[in-house]
Amino acid sequence: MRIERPMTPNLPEGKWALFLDIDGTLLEHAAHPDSVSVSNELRQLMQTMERRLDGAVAFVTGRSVSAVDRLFDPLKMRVAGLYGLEHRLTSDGPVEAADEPADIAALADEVEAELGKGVYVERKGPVLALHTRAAPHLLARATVLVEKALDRLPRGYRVIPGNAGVELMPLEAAKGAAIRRFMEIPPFVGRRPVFLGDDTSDENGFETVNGEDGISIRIKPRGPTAARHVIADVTDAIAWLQANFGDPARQAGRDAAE
Ligand SMILES: O=P(O)(O)OC[C@H]1O[C@H](O[C@H]2O[C@H](CO)[C@@H](O)[C@H](O)[C@H]2O)[C@H](O)[C@@H](O)[C@@H]1O
Repeated sequence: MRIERPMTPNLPEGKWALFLDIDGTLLEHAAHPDSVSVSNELRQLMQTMERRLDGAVAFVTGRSVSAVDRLFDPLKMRVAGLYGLEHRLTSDGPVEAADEPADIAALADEVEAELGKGVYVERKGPVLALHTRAAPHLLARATVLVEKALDRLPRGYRVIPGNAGVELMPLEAAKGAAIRRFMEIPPFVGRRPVFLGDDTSDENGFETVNGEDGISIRIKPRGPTAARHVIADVTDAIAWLQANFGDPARQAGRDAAE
């Protein structure tokens, strides 16, 4: 389906707050969640953007904060992890985390036994991700299994399609709420939010940002989206960030070389 969206604009100078999804936005998807790696160039860009935006930069991701720290090591950023069930509101502050309901661990064991080794069951405390990239034919079965489990979980849960998989998460896990949480506190408060994401779970973040008169950008959209702008792929997303929030001297060098 062809999607008509305006080209993502270059942003005027102003007080922006930047929220970034990770997988599929800053990093190309890989065969396994642990096979991705972060380049020094991306680490450097994150540091530059944090400096230029006076700290108003946060990851808003389905990964846990500890997984994000491992990826970006030694960098520590502000993060909403597990779709906002975890927060680190300052780069060197504590991580506020949600509890894991006991049933989720039992469910993970059952699903793993039922689906076999082709499906990677990522246990993220209160969130369960079933990765079917290596066995796409098992996606429908995996989805049915977690949907059937909804009734027996102790509090409200829902199922959201992932990229080559499916995730089961508490109702309160939502990227929009995670963004609002940051927007209430310095250095984010009073700024205009920009959010880049690529997935179904990012749609809720786009809606929140649209409501705040912000800039919502979906990377590589594959269907309808609430995002008001689109970017073709990860390479273009990084280039756009570089052009708008990166080191102006490096950008001038790039422009001269083209
Ligand atoms: O919110 P995000 O930062 O986009 O994180 C979403 C999920 O990303 C990871 O899974 C996805 O990326 C993997 C690496 O490319 C890929 O192998 C997998 O198929 C994708 O679904 C991560 O493992 C999940 O925990 C995140 O929720």
